[in-house]
Amino acid sequence: MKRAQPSFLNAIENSVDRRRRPRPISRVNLESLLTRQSCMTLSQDPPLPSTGEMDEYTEENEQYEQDSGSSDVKDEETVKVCLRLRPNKKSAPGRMIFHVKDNTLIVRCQGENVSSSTKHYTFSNVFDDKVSQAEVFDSCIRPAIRPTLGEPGATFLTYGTSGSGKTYTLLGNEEQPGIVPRSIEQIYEELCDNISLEPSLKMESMKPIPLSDESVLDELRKLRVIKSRLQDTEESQIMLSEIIQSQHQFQPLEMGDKRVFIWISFVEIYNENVYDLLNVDGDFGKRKPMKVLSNDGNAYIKGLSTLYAGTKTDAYNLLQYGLQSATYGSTDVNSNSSRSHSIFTVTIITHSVSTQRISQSVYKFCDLAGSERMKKTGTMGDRLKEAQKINTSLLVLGRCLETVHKNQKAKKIHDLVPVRDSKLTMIVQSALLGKEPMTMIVNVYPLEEFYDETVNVLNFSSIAKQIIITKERKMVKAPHGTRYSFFLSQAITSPSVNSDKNQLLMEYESLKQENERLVAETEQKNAEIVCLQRKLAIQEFQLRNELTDNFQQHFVKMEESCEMRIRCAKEQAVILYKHQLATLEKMLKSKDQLIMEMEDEQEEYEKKLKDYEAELSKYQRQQSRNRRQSV
Ligand SMILES: Nc1ncnc2c1ncn2[C@@H]1O[C@H](COP(=O)(O)OP(=O)(O)OP(=O)(O)O)[C@@H](O)[C@H]1O
Repeated sequence: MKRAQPSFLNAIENSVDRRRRPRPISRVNLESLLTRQSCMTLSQDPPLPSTGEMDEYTEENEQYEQDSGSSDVKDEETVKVCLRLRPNKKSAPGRMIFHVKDNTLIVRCQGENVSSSTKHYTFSNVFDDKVSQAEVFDSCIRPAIRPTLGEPGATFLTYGTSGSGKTYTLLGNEEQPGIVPRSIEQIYEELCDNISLEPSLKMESMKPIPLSDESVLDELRKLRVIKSRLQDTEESQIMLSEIIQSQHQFQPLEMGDKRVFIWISFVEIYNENVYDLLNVDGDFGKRKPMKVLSNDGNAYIKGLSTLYAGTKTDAYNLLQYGLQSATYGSTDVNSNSSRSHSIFTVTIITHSVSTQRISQSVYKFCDLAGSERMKKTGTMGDRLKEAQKINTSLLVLGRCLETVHKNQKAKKIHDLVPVRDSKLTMIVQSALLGKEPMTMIVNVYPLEEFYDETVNVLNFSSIAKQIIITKERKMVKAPHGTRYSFFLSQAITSPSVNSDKNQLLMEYESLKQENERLVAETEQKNAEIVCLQRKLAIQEFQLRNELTDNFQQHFVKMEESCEMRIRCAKEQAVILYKHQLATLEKMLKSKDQLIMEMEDEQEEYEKKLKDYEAELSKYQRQQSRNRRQSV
């Protein structure tokens, strides 16, 4: 029979069907698995009570077969998978009982009408609900942050259902800071005096670039903008620092002449779109999806804002600004933290002044979206799309881990790890391809109502836990130049594994059916879309015709109205001219009259003048006659 690949999305409760219930088997703990270069999840059934009722769990009931193993893989880096239980305030135990013993989580469950079963999940570390944030950091994160050793960096992921404590583990709160603020403290306290305050060296598209004076000023300007957009956070940052430093002893490292440059970026992946959370120059709160590119197995995001954090305060400010942008963005695209993945990246560039050697270590902190199944998140519209995208990226992450595990079992590069199938796996590909260590903290909220999800999460993490990534020196070069890890482990085949596989086969079938249903639904929706598109095209054509008619009618009316207005204006002008002409004619007539009257008067005066002249000459003649007579 063809064996199914393990699936983590659709677990079926194994107590439902006796045939699928795991068979009793001796348990192997994590240490032994690691030393035998393999690891597995074991299922175990306790002897069934004849009544079908479940016994109370007691440690004495358990029979462990400790495997001594050899220590021939001590120098190997592994994918670390740690489990953390969230405190459960609800006292009723329900049908699930969780018990932690060393590095194993023992889950005992009972159904109403079925017999009980017990499963054992081994991890690198198992933290019960009483573990402190400091303990989680010290055992899972602190040893992996070693920038001075020229290591490539590390990827840290928190995985689990919504509300299981992923963000709490990663960020924590003001009294209980999480692994990100603790890592910031560690980095800045250990590298302290060697950190350059001037952002003069940057990585761009995976290459070191010395920055010009203008670029340095621009980087400092961006930090000032970010600071101005944050509320006064200095006091709370100081308190956070004090809390962390009271719980850990960080010593400055001997760095010689090395100068250190620390750059930070922060992205969110929502609906398979990558958004920049530190974009200072764009509109605050408005986001554009970005492209993820790959260069020799290392991913980089085109145009991503990577800002300089020369001090601890800058790093805290950038973290806070990114979280603030995510909150603004969430109202913009209707996302929230549970439905998106976020990745906070700290890049440490080390420049040795004497040797001129430059190395970089990249630390990625990933808060993954809640791993709920679609049935629970609802299957309508945006929510369906969202759930599909979240599940796609987590499914691809699971597939990548499965492929790595398969290659590991086959002791050769059998299949390519499908890191390019989702944005999340593209971004964390260097960890998935074995170039750097990966630590996954699996968060579980041990509540009755999350039973199915919790089983899925545990199945998923069991796949991750079966992987051992060898150190760089054991890498082999693939023909096309991409580097892959050569995995040396060999899985232990046991009846319980077969039993698990049968169960997983059923889960796979059920997932397949769900997939088929969704494909059919998608096809139907596509047909509806085509039909709607046709209707839309017809409506558009009718609308265009109506619009053309309307425009024509409008133009005709406008022409008529213009003509009318011109006619009126003409008539008014004619009337005006007529009136003016008549007035002028009248004035002309009266002038003619006046001239005639004046001519008459002139004639009269001329006549009178002639008369006077005649009289004058008569008078003059009389006078001369008189003068002669007197003489
Ligand atoms: N170990 C813990 N100790 C105390 N409180 C915890 C612990 N883990 C989680 N919580 C609390 O549980 C609540 C939910 O946790 P958190 O927001 O971290 O869940 P989450 O998995 O990130 O959820 P989501 O996927 O919705 O973002 C928070 O109020 C947090 O303080």
